[in-house]
Amino acid sequence: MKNETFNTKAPLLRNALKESMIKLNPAVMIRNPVMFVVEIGLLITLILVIAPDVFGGTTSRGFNLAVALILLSTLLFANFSEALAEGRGRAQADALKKTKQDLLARKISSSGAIQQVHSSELRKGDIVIVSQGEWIPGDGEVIEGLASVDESAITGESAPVIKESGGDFSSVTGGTRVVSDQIKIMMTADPGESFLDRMILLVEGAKRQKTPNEIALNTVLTSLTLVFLMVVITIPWIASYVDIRLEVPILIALLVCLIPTTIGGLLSAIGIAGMDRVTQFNVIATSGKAVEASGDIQTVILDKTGTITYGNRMASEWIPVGDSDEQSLARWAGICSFMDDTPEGRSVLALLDTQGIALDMTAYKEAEWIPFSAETAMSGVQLADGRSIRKGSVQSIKRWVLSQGGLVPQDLELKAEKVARAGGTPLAVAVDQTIYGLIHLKDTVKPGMRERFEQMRRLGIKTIMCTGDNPVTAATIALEAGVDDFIAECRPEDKILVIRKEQSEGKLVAMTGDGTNDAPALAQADVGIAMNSGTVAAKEAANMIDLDSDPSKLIEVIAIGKQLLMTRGALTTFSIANDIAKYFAIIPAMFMIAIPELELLNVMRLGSPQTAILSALIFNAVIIPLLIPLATKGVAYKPMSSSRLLQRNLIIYGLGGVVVPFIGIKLIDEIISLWI
Ligand SMILES: Nc1ncnc2c1ncn2[C@@H]1O[C@H](COP(=O)(O)OP(=O)(O)OP(=O)(O)O)[C@@H](O)[C@H]1O
Ligand SMILES: [K+]
Ligand SMILES: [Mg+2]
Repeated sequence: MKNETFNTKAPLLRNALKESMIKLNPAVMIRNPVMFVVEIGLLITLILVIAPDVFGGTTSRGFNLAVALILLSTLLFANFSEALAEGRGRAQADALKKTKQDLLARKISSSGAIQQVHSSELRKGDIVIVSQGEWIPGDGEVIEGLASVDESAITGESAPVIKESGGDFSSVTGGTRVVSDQIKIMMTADPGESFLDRMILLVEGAKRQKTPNEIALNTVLTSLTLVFLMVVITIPWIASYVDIRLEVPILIALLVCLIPTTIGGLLSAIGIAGMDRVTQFNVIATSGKAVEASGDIQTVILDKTGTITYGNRMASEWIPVGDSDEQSLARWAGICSFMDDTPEGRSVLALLDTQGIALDMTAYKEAEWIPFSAETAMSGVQLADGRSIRKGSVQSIKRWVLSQGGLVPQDLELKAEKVARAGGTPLAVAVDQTIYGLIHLKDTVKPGMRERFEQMRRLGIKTIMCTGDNPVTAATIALEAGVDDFIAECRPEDKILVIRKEQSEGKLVAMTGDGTNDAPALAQADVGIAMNSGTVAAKEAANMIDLDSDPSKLIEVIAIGKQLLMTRGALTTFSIANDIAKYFAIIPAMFMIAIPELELLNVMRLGSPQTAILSALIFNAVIIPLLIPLATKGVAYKPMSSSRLLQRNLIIYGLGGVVVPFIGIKLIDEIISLWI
């Protein structure tokens, strides 16, 4: 979605202006109680423009009109900030829609005949065939073949990616294009429910809901507003005891200046912009809640294969054990991998191929194939003659052989450890009671991982690698990648337990993964990021999808989340600190109008009581558009501990919030005093 057309600003601004007017509708406004109070103030002031003395007041029609116009601007500015943020999301959605057209697909009917249909007619479970140059008609899973696919329409990444049946790289997305070879795909989504459809809905903000944090802050702001409302209502009542008459438009001005209009006006823009920043980073978040949660993450769980390492584990060497030799080990490894659709299984056949070893499989037609399961950490075959062949993790093969009364060769452990110490995965191969040896599966740690985990450590985040692999391989890779902790021989349900344990200590947990066996854990985590290259199940379970399939991007997502929370906090602090200055401008002015002798109250040396009130009100309005860039881009963010960040922000935005309005109000007062 790195699409340059988003930069066409003029229509975006024009639309936002129009939206700002539409959002004045009180039925819409009431969802933002702070601004709704401003709107009621506007209505009362408008009445006072028409009939200045309905409440027996003495302020001039011109002054009332000025107050009304400033209040209207305040509302429009607040609406504008929200409309602008929403507009950006919509522009992205439009760009996505362009990639979504009705396509022609070749559907394979139950009889095996190929039939041309529109992509909109395809249903979940339908099977299509897609060849070189053709578009993939919808979301699905490759069930046969291997092809390179251009996903640039979705990811913006121009290099094609390999998609193949079995394993963790089998899911394909509608609207992407096959650039070589041919694949058979089973559809996994009905029309209108595809990944792209959901993405469009999300970025359009059609489904945007307030996050729990936003709701909580909104409650605080509403309560503050009610408190100030009470205060302002009781002031004239108290004043009347000392025979001071306070004017209604001035009380309204005071109220609007005191209630948190700055944060009230910018709150939803901050949230929308946060999600937007994640999207521009090529990560799709299914909820604003997930983005916020990422800002508070304390533990990150990663799987090893495909996340920390490249995940293209390749058989690279035969290591016979006991009395067996390389020749027979290679043969049994090949036989039991013949129907193994995983990348590991295929790499075994590929190694045989490069070594020129041909297998005659005709003898094994009647065999019963046992596919790999993460649960057993084995795969294999049951031959018709009764023999049973397995390959799998050394632990599981040892257990399997022992359970049949077999023996474990003495040199197995040592040889397996040697492979593991090099960071490889040893797969043991056994036939009935005999272990023949090991297959050395090689994998490489992705570059830059160490620096990434170091950055996370500085943020106070703990990284844990959970892998199905053996403890020695796990330790080697953990050390090389620089994670804080690792858990080996992890079954899918163990990953969930790890997450639950961290959560029970009150921590928010993020997890990245790509495999079907990661799906339950992705769902359990507070932030689950699935790799776009991963399986459909993983993507369904996660609440974020990384289109670039780069797990190290988690750190940027965390940064965006932190920035979102900080921006909201900073602007809330600023908004409330502002009140002090406005209070000093308005309260003295209010009493000076009633008792002109109180001139000494004019601490800010403002032109006149009227200009003082108008200046404070104007400042209160213009600060909203002035802060839109900060609200949408987020406050400057440097990785440091949360407490130091909080301290820093209190100084900048708390102190700034007190000082800036004094200067601003004084300046505005100087300017308008020239006219009045
Ligand atoms: N095709 C296969 N046939 C037999 N055994 C396999 C096969 N693929 C992997 N294994 C073994 O099963 C173990 C567990 O696999 P699993 O996919 O659960 O975890 P993993 O891929 O090693 O780690 P991660 O959780 O980091 O992805 C592997 O470490 C390996 O020893
Ligand atoms: K205010
Ligand atoms: Mg795996």
